[in-house]
Amino acid sequence: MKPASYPRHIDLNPVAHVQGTVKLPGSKSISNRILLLAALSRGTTKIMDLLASDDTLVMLMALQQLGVKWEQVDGTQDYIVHGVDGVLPVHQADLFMGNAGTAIRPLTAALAVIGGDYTLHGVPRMHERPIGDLVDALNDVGMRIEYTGNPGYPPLHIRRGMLNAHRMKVRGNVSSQFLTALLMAAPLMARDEPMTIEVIGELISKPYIEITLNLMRRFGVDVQRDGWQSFTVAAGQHYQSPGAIHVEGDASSASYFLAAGAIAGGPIRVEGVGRDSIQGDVRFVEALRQMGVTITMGDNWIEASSNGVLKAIDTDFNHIPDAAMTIAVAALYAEGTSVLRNIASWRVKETDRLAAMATELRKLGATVEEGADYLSVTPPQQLTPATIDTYDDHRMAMCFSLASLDGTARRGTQVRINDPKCVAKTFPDYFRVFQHIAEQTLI
Ligand SMILES: O=C(O)C1=C[C@@H](OP(=O)(O)O)[C@@H](O)[C@H](O)C1
Ligand SMILES: C=C(OP(=O)(O)O)C(=O)O
Repeated sequence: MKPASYPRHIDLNPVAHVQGTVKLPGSKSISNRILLLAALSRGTTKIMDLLASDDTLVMLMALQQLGVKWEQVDGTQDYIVHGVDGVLPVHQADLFMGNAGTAIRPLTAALAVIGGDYTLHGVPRMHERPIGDLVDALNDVGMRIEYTGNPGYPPLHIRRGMLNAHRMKVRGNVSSQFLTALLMAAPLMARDEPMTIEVIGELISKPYIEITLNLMRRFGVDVQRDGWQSFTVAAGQHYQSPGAIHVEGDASSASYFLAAGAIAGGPIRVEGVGRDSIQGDVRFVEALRQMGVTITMGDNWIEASSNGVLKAIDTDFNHIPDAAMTIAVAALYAEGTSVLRNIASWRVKETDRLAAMATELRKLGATVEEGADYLSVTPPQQLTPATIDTYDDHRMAMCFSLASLDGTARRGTQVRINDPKCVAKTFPDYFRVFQHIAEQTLI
């Protein structure tokens, strides 16, 4: 999904004011869940407004290799997926997962349970992102997954196992995607007896589990839960196509534009997420409100405008780790020191985001303290022009574009964003849209 036109770097000049309306691309988390659920279902599903991105492309291509039939409707982002009712036509495949956590984790669980001869691998960074807790949970109940590289990390080789228990345990403190993966595969393990998944220790990124449960319900599977401790899928439930299903706009992608409105005047309106959203990242607006930003919301839109100087905040961001990166850059425009807490999961994402964020914020003149699981950001009097490295991390590229905006407390600066094509992971068109709000035209 890398637009051919992406240069080696993008230079952003200081921008005095932003204003406008942005129609958001589809949610990555919802797109990849729906693709897998539609594939595993009975019946045909029409998916509307699927995200076009690297992460969704790897899921689409993997499903195709596995024999799941799908079609794109007339060059739109609508897709028709022909469900296989839990029985994959292809038993042997070598699947490229890029750097998509939302593809490799759920597919690992589903393929292990269905059984076959499958290998899953990705970009070099994918092979540094942990998957051991998920593999342990599955192998403990009779699945057969082996590491072909370093233990605990992809690549993986999946064979045919034999389910030998109806209670499984998974650790939740490294990634919530392991629990999501097991939940989505659970109906395939609960053909004759219920399957219970117990969470060991702390569970991070909890709102993503709500997305999983919500979408499973829309595909006809109910999960009984005991808080965040255990989840049970009753026996005999099958995924059933809902017919048609719409993908909401991406709430994490919304954060860049809302922060732009918060920093540089606004109003900026994003369309595609609002009060009705099932994505936890809409709670990003709570952090903006704490910073003194004016937020208004409808069922399907959110608007942000600046209300003067931003206030520094000291907040736990465990529930919104992705959108929290946007706050780290918005903190450059606050009065005083902001602290982002409980974000240790940043270390195992597209890059070590705690280290990368600290390094790049310092280039702009900020004083940054990088803790094991927190970041504190004290802005300089004036931002220093900087060349920002992006570490093949889409969110580094997107959130540092904000440093070009003029805020109330301090002016924006000249920013060079290196390797901007990494935004293709979730938002190939990001810089074009950003340019439009800077020029205050409607998208
Ligand atoms: O389930 C999901 O869709 C996601 C869960 C989060 O990961 P962790 O649970 O690893 O924090 C998030 O960072 C990621 O972008 C998407
Ligand atoms: C952590 C992210 O992605 P992934 O789904 O690959 O975990 C992200 O998009 O910020």
